[in-house]
Amino acid sequence: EADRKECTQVTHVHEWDPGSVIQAIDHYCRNKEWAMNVGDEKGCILDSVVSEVNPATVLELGTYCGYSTVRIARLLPPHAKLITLEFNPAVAAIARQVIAWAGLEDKVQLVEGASGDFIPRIKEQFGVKTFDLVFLDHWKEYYLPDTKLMEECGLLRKGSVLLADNVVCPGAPDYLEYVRSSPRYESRYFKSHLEYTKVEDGLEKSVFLG
Ligand SMILES: Cc1cc(C(=O)N2CCN(C)CC2)sc1-c1cc(O)c2nc[nH]c(=O)c2c1
Ligand SMILES: [Mg+2]
Repeated sequence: EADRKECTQVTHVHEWDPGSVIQAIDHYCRNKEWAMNVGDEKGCILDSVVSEVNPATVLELGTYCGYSTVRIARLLPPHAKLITLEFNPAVAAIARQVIAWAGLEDKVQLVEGASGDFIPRIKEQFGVKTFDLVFLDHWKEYYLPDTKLMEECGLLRKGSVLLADNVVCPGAPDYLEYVRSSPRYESRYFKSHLEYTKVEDGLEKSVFLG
């Protein structure tokens, strides 16, 4: 509960103010129309993991409207880079505006495409060796195949952190089974609720052991 309190700010939407962008989206989705942003409650957990990892390189799978992109990018150190991948061009266009309004374009590279096609190209196309943090929030069916693909492409190093949204609702049972049983991961579940609801959901944090 304490986390939630310290995480909530009361501001209006100002340009260059990521906090007000986050606040505005949460207010709208809680009071007007539900949408599948990670939300304020799970967002606080995301914030604490980002702050703990203090990543120089971040991969986000599933941008949607850019809510979690802004949450992550606002906490990154000066020269850190966040690459975010979105399959749906319509929402990608919205995310670009949200990211720009928050004044975070310099830290964010939004790419449109399918994760299966994109992941094998990251090294040569973006000059990234490995990711310090990966936020999986695209589609539950792809969590496991994309994780195996990132391993195969050498995008994870000893200590890389995977953080997966929706492991309970909608649920990613095959992914959970894999990261919780594999000797190559140290996995932990952060119990929370589906964004803007009382339904249980949570984030799974899995550290790659190399
Ligand atoms: C679309 C959807 C519907 C859900 C649900 O149970 N609902 C009942 C309760 N009512 C209120 C909302 C709707 S949960 C969910 C969802 C939530 C995420 O965070 C997602 N993240 C990434 N990619 C997804 O496809 C994704 C889907
Ligand atoms: Mg989600």
